[in-house]
Amino acid sequence: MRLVKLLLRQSFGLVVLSVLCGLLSGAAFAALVALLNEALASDEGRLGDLGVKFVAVAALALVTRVASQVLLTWVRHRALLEMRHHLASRILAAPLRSLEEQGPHLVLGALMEGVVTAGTGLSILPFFFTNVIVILASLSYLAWLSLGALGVMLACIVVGLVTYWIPTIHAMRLLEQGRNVQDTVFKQFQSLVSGIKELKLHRRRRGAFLDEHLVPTIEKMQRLGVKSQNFFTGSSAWGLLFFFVFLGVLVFVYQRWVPLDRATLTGYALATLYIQQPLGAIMDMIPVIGQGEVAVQKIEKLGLSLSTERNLAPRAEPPEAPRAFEVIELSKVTHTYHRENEEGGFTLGPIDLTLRRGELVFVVGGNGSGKTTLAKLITGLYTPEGGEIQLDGRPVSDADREDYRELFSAIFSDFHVFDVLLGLSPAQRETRVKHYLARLLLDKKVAVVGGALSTTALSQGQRKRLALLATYLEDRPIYLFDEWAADQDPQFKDVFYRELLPELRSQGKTVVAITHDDRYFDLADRVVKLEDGRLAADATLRAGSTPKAAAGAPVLPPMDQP
Ligand SMILES: Nc1ncnc2c1ncn2[C@@H]1O[C@H](COP(=O)(O)OP(=O)(O)OP(=O)(O)O)[C@@H](O)[C@H]1O
Repeated sequence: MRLVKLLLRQSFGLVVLSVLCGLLSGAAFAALVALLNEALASDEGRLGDLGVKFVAVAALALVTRVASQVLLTWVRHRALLEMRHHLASRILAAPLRSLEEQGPHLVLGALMEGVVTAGTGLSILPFFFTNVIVILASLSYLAWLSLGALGVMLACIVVGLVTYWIPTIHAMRLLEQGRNVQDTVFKQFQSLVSGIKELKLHRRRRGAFLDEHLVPTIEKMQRLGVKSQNFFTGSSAWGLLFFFVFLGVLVFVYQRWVPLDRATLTGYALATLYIQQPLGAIMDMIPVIGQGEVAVQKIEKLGLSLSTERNLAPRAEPPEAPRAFEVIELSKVTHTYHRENEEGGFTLGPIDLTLRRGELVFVVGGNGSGKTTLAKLITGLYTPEGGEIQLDGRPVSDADREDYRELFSAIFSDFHVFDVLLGLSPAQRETRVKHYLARLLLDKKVAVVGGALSTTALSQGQRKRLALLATYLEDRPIYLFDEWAADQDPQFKDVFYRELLPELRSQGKTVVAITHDDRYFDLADRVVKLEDGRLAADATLRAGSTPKAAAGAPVLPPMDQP
């Protein structure tokens, strides 16, 4: 069981301690039953003695039960904290492509709902074991009272367990189906939030979204939830009833052949009824543990283990200054988006491309020609499926891909602006931020207070300028912009192409800009053109830049031609 392994790996010491406390508490409660039974059968002279013992054992039962519960609460909260931390680390360490394939709804679902469900299942596991031990202790007491009667009880338990497990297994399957439907619900909630404008503007679309998509899925999830819970409830009631069946068999049938004395019978009745409480708890816990198990399985299916190895912590001392470089060479690099329907797939490459220090390279091409995919390969966000990337003559391996990515500052079209300037020293922030805010015409809109941006609630074009500010502060050797100027007004577009990009180049930076703005193409050192995932042209436009022409690729047409 994955949940048990996870629990033992995560908080072994605490679990052992809480099981011990639970065990002591269970033994103390069982001893209370035995003491009561003894008191009922003994004469008045022993009652005082037994009373003192009763109070002492009751105090022990109370203290150990509270201790076990407190430890369980601690285990639960620690489990949640560690799982969230490690899952976030795993997400950061997972290949971008595999996260894209899963979709954000599954990743978010795992972080929010999955972790809570797994954590709840995890935290009650020690309690589950404690109750199992209490039941075993009670059974030992019953064995001491009468072995023959215990044999009858065990036979009843075997029948009870078999008849209990058949519906329980079915209920677990329903739970799993319910979790799968829940993923679809998450996806639809995501569409609800991201598509709120489109839904608000169109009554029929809104109605269809709600009535034909969201509500049927929620109803399906609800049906599966109710059905599985009903199976659990039914099998749990059956499991509990079985102890009465046993008592009935003992009193009305077994006794006829093997007569038992009154003390043994009372002991059996008391202990059997006492067992109902831990047994009831176990029955209630099984669905919760089942849900936890399903959640862990789902998270692991995402390729994101919940195990809490500590090897994912970020390096304590990341290199302060990014490395310099002279040349990056892509040779025969390919990437394919695999689809279930193979005909719909897309392959970029094989691409041969060289980027040198201090070059301003424009990447152009029609929609869907593969520019963004190429950018993700160049920056190391995607690992090439075929071919290799060389940095200053050395192939970039999996081991140094992380360091390789540190060479780049990039703004993709689905960029994100963090409201805190992360990963920059106060000196880097304070001395340069004001300058760049003014340069990007944002100083009247945004200020930096204690390392945080005063606002990110800006227009799309302004938010892109903020993203540019962050890349300036990073001061990396290579800048990659994916249609950065698309949302800028004509004046600032001009500033971007005619001032900012040449300035970066004059500082020795390499700039790769994906663009459709053909009026500025002549400003680039080189223009690289993609068509259907292939390099169609790699043209040098300015002296001093010496790229290799792509094998067999035609030179770009003059810039005034479409
Ligand atoms: N996450 C993805 N999963 C599957 N296929 C994808 C994915 N991203 C892109 N594609 C496919 O890869 C092809 C190239 O996409 P890419 O985004 O690289 O093109 P692009 O040249 O940047 O386009 P645009 O100019 O529209 O931004 C597209 O035809 C698209 O169908």
